[in-house]
Amino acid sequence: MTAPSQRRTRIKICGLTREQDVDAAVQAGADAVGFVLWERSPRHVSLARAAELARRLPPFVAPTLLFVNAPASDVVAACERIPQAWLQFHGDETPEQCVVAAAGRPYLRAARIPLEAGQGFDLLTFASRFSSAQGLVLDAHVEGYGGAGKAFDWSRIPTNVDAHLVLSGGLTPANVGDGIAQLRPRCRTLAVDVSSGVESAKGIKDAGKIHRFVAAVRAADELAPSQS
Ligand SMILES: O=C(O)c1ccccc1NCC(=O)[C@H](O)[C@H](O)COP(=O)(O)O
Repeated sequence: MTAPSQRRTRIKICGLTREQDVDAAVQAGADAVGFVLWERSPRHVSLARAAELARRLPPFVAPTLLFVNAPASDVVAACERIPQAWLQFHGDETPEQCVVAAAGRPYLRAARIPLEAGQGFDLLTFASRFSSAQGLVLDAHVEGYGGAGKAFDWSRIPTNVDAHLVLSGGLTPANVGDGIAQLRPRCRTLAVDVSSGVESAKGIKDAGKIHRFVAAVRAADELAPSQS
């Protein structure tokens, strides 16, 4: 018999830029929200703006700061400004760079999975290299590093990845249930992360889509068998 807590998929809504979208994510029941600090993203927010938006969050909803190849000094400065933040490294950072920049904080590392099979990405090796990460965000390998709304083939995720996994890349209210059903039996803990699939335009979230996404995750939690 599965304990209910084992079935609860954590949810992060990423790429927020507006107060009403932060509020919609919280009201829908998201566990975390993401702010993209990479200047080349269409969803980029300044650190000051991220701090302003993060102040709206109630206890136990985690702000997550997303970096792409940022200098460690920028990450440290961001943590001083938003001390409750989680860190997500979504570029080409090495394990050593992540550890130095995170300076003892838990961090997530994006694993950018090729859209086509046979392109030489080994998730088991990647997980072993990034054993210092709190979790791996499984995203599609796309130009521009992420947030492209593209899904990779979830059936290629091996069953024995020694890491907490966050499924992302091209998730929508329509497909997230299938993603959870495929991944949950194969991994230790599952969370999901969405940006494009709950937007009306880049950086502009749609409250209805956020609510439908969260409802679809909760429906899948009721159906999916336990990973244990
Ligand atoms: O959102 C961006 O513009 C972005 C830019 C550079 C690296 C990562 C980026 N976003 C990542 C995310 O928003 C999520 O963590 C996630 O991968 C979901 O993306 P999506 O496929 O749009 O749902």
